[in-house]
Amino acid sequence: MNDQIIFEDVSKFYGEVLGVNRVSLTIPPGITTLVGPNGSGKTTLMNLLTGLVQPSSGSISVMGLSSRDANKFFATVGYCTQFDFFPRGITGWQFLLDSLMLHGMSKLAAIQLAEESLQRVQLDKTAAWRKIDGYSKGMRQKIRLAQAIAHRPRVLVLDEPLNGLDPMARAESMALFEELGRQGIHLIISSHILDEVDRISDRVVLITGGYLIAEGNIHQVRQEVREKPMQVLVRCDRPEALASKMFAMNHCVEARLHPDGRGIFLRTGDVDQFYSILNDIATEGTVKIEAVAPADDDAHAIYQYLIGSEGGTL
Ligand SMILES: Nc1ncnc2c1ncn2[C@@H]1O[C@H](COP(=O)(O)OP(=O)(O)OP(=O)(O)O)[C@@H](O)[C@H]1O
Repeated sequence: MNDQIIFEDVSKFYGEVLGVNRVSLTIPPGITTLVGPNGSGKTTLMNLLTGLVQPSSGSISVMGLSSRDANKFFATVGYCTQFDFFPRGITGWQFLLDSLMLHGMSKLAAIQLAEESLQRVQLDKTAAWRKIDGYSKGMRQKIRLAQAIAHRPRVLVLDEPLNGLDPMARAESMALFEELGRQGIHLIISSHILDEVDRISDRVVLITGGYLIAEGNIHQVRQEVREKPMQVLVRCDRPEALASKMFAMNHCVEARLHPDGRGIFLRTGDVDQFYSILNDIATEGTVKIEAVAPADDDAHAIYQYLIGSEGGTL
């Protein structure tokens, strides 16, 4: 069975306004995070993927289905949009049952699936029986997530699911995403919380101004920008001495002392040469080197490299 999501040369224009332009992308199962500043086209990509909007040109195939095949799409995809809106006065339980019955389930099947999804998002049943109007932000997120996964979709799309959650609710959500990713579904998340992105994602898709600028495993993406200066943290006993040696050999373009004084961040344009010289210095023994690690092998740094800015609200 086809288990890929494939965008082929997809563009979406809203009248004159560009949503996304000429995106070609293949998404295998696992967790994929869309990263980009406000207005970069993440929601447009998600709306295209879930069949909510149709491409102006190009084609999209989700597990072998065309986005024009609305009924099958509806069954295959779960979508949690960024809109925190519920019918007034509805309970969490009723919200789940109604949406399952919209999928054509019998009441009995809907009850079973609703119970299962409540367990998966760890929302207890007494809370589900209460009106959503009285829920906390975290509980509202949970019930929306429960609704999106209740019909057991193979593709789950979550627009900014961590937005506004307190640290506890965020950690719980992340654990759930990891669990869903392990179960082999396609989980596509957009997030501004970049320090968390690389921890849970199998791959990232970087998008700006409607253009896809890089995609892949976060380390592969880092590789793509390898020619750009890279920052390395060297833990050692004499950071200043190390920096002056590195500058003297022309393999360092910037140095910044670690706040605790027991290490230095060095930026280099030639990582291989840099490591080779560092080895020589370690062997010499004039500086005692304790640890060396890339200091910016994360999405935020990569993003800055790629688009040369902080990227709006990132
Ligand atoms: N329905 C619409 N009508 C007109 N323009 C739209 C519409 N939806 C999105 N756009 C425009 O398309 C571009 C991409 O927007 P999109 O919402 O996809 O970005 P985003 O990355 O999800 O942003 P955000 O993080 O703010 O939600 C923006 O210029 C936006 O103004």
